[in-house]
Amino acid sequence: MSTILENVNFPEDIRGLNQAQLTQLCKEIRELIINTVLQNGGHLASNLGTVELTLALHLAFNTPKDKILWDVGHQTYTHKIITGRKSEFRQLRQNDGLSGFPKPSESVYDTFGTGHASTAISAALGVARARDLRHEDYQVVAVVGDGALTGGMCFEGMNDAGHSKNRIIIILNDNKMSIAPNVGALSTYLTRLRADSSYHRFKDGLSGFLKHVPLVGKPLAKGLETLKNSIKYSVLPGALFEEYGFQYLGPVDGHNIKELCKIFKRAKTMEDPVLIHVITQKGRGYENAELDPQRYHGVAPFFLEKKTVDEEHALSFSTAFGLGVTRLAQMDERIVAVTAAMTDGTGLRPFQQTFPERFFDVGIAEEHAVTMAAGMASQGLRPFVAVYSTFMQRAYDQIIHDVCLQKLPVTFGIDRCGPVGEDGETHHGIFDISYLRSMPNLTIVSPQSPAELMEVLKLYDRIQGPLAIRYPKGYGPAKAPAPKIVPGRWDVLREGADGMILAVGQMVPIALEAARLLADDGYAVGVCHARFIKPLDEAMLSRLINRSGWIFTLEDNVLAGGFGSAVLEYLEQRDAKLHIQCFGFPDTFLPQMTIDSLFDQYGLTPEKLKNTMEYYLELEGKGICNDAG
Ligand SMILES: Cc1ncc(C[n+]2csc(CCOP(=O)(O)OP(=O)(O)O)c2C)c(N)n1
Ligand SMILES: CC(=O)[C@@H](O)[C@H](O)COP(=O)(O)O
Ligand SMILES: [Mg+2]
Repeated sequence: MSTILENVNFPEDIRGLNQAQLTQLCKEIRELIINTVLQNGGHLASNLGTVELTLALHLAFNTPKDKILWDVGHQTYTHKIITGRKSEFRQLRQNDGLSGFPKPSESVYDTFGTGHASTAISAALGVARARDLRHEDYQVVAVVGDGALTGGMCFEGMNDAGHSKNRIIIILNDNKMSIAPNVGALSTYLTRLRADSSYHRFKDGLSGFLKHVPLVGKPLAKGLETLKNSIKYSVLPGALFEEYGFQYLGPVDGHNIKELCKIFKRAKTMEDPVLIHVITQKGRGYENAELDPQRYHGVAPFFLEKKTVDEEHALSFSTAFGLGVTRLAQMDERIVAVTAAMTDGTGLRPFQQTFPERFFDVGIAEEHAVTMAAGMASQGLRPFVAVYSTFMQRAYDQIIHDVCLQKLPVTFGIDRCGPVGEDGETHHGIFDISYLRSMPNLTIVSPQSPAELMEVLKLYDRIQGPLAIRYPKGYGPAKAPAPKIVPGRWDVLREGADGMILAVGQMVPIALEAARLLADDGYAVGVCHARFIKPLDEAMLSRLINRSGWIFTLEDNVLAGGFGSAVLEYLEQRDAKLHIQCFGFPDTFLPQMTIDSLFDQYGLTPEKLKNTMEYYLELEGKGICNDAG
């Protein structure tokens, strides 16, 4: 049976469809999204909520000449399907397949690359300014979720745009949800705007009607505008945005294509920046996701969900972090926990349930999270701030200026370190060692298992000053012998006369396996768990300098500025003549693929490491590297 979607490949294919056909098309698009995401994993609920909105955007605007910029970009599946990528959609988030986020290299319809939140308004203003400087004529539209709008950059962008009056249109996609229910004063404000919609419709209707009454109509409509200004603080919906210099339109039902097109066409005629408040339902059209949009925000491929968990992989690092901090908080009432809209992802839900008054979800505001925690620490509290490695990039200055410089006792849970898989290049946490290592006063620890993470957390009260604990996306044994952790000291886990692998965090088990394989081939290579990335265990390093054999460093970070660099800097200062080789990720953005495939592709599996290390060990055997590595 032929379907509507079969004949839709580009926006022009939907422009001639009638209402019934559009409704049917939405249904078919939802089926394709659901089937693909359950198979491949992805952001289900957000995409199901934006099907009609996306069609209306491509109906009302002349894309790709008119430019749409998506905030976060995790809600762009319909956009991809109707902009020439339908046949590749089944490879969504797969190795070499479509990205789950907008990518200009993928399509001219993707104006701007994203993955992190709250960038669309600033980027849209940049695009609009480029247009205006070149005297070109097209529309620029930023689509921003209510969650993303909690990020400070949005207000920096609105502040600039509302003042300069460059023509941009912001679509506020309000579904009351970030990943979890949205939080904060802004969210409360949006709820009030939704409730006030009847007043707004009345005002719009009356104004429109009066304009058509001969002679008296226009002056009266103008009078209504003046009245609007005088009463706006008490009743006018959208006053906040209007004060920022935007015309506020809406709220409008984001699942009614006809209404959406009407309001978009009206916005196109306006000279000022416009914000259109669109109400959508996250998870729309898939009952499970409608009932529990939080669970269906991002889903794993269904076959992974069904996989039974064995003892070896029973606990995720994030869960261990959350449980560990909750346990510590039971004994120390100074402990508070902070998240930037990632309560579940960072494992902090048990903390929030146990200590609601000591738990702070600040919205998608990593910079604020860090400085706010610094303020708490300055008054004697002991904040634990859990943020993904990739999102913490935003708070670089706040960690330096507000925490490290003042040596405040803030503990950072840097989650999702190393490759994260199918979210791809915007999300891999491969830069944190490099950006954290340069900060004075900061101690950086990388536990090798969830069980060890729980132990490492206790350092919060033993180390003077800030502490960053970095750990990966993944699982490990729930129970393991608790290692004795001495601040600043590394552990030799295996001895070996031919060389020593200095490994950090999740690379330790990989190093142990590589060493075992090397032993099978007759090489005795040891493994040292370099638990403290900063400060380095200099006592251990000076012992190693005095032995023969290779030093291999192994990390889940880029090599540039990483752990291996730190070891090289140390050795260089001591003029040590050693054979040293560093293993980690090269100077590139890693593509999207499973974590295992990424380790494999970059030669970081036990088997591949064994082969490369063997090559170096053989060089030494042949006397090729007598003086230096
Ligand atoms: C800087 C940053 N912090 C956190 C995230 C993780 N994150 C991705 S989507 C999302 C919620 C976004 O909510 P909203 O913008 O309302 O979109 P919705 O999913 O509701 O459509 C969060 C917190 C991110 N992508 N970027
Ligand atoms: C779009 C986004 O940034 C988040 O939804 C992210 O995909 C979450 O990652 P995890 O699934 O690892 O929590
Ligand atoms: Mg939302």
